[in-house]
Amino acid sequence: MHVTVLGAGSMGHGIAQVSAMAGHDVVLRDIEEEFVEDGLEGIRENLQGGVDRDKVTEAEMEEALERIEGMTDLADAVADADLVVEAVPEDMELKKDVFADVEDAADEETIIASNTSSLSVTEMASALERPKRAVGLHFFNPPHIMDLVEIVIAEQTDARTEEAAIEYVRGLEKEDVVVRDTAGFASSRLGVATGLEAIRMVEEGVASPADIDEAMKIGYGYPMGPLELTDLVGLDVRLHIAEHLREELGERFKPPQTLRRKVRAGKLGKKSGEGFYVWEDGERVGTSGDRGEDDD
Ligand SMILES: NC(=O)c1ccc[n+]([C@@H]2O[C@H](COP(=O)([O-])OP(=O)(O)OC[C@H]3O[C@@H](n4cnc5c(N)ncnc54)[C@H](O)[C@@H]3O)[C@@H](O)[C@H]2O)c1
Repeated sequence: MHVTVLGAGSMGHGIAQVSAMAGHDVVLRDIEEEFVEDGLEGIRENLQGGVDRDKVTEAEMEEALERIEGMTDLADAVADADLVVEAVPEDMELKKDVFADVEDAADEETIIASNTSSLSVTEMASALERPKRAVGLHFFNPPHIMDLVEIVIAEQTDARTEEAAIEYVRGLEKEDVVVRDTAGFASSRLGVATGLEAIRMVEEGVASPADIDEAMKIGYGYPMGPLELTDLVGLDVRLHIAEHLREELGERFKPPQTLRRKVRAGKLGKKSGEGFYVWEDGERVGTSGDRGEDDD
């Protein structure tokens, strides 16, 4: 199959990599040559890491790299595509423009997928003349490590598109869950709900962040506690998603004041060095010293 990935950033280059490793011919497209090169370099590094850990052979790495072509021209990039996966920034107007531009340049049978983590695929599909070929393919970060892909079925998605999406995901040796196009799909909705409640518990002084996280890891078998995960995802990203879920699903997703306050203070989690924990050189070295406040 010919797979075209639009956007060579954090997610796009990973989706291109797993597609090439599954034997597809891949085009990776970004708006500037420099971004395409960075994406291709990211793939090389990931695969070399796999070779170093004996997960990937040298031959598999070389073959996968040969199957990936980078480019900046959209029409060329999608001309032969059976499947296009967009991984451009999380902005509805941009994604609708990208969907419409792909439709203008691609075959009428080409499936057009979005890797959005929170936006409505139904709304994106409304930008198409033939919206039945639209679907969400929500990969997790980083795509070459994370096994789950949520297949998001828009109002307009037809059975052929759904089946093709399932076949593609299984061909990548990933696990698929099929979800209706609703805010937060399955994963973000529950993950954010747990994260917000954990923040409220810190505010109420129920326990320290470390103890709340340990309780969920040891008591409930979570691989990572909800507060540590919030630090990894980024407090700004979590706040943005919570605001979207509050708008769509109601007050139960109201962001706690502590989350807003930390974001205003630039305490964004691991990437800024402090969130609910303190981070140094990518390692957790302590707990953030500031106190929670009551919700407004
Ligand atoms: N980062 C994550 O953890 C994560 C996880 C799951 C899903 N997502 C979703 O994946 C999508 C991409 O996120 P990301 O973190 O990879 O973003 P990113 O900012 O790392 O990469 C986006 C890339 O898209 C490029 N781009 C912008 N306009 C473009 C266009 N018209 N055509 C082609 N490329 C274009 C940018 O130059 C950039 O390289 C978003 O919808 C996001 O919500 C992100």
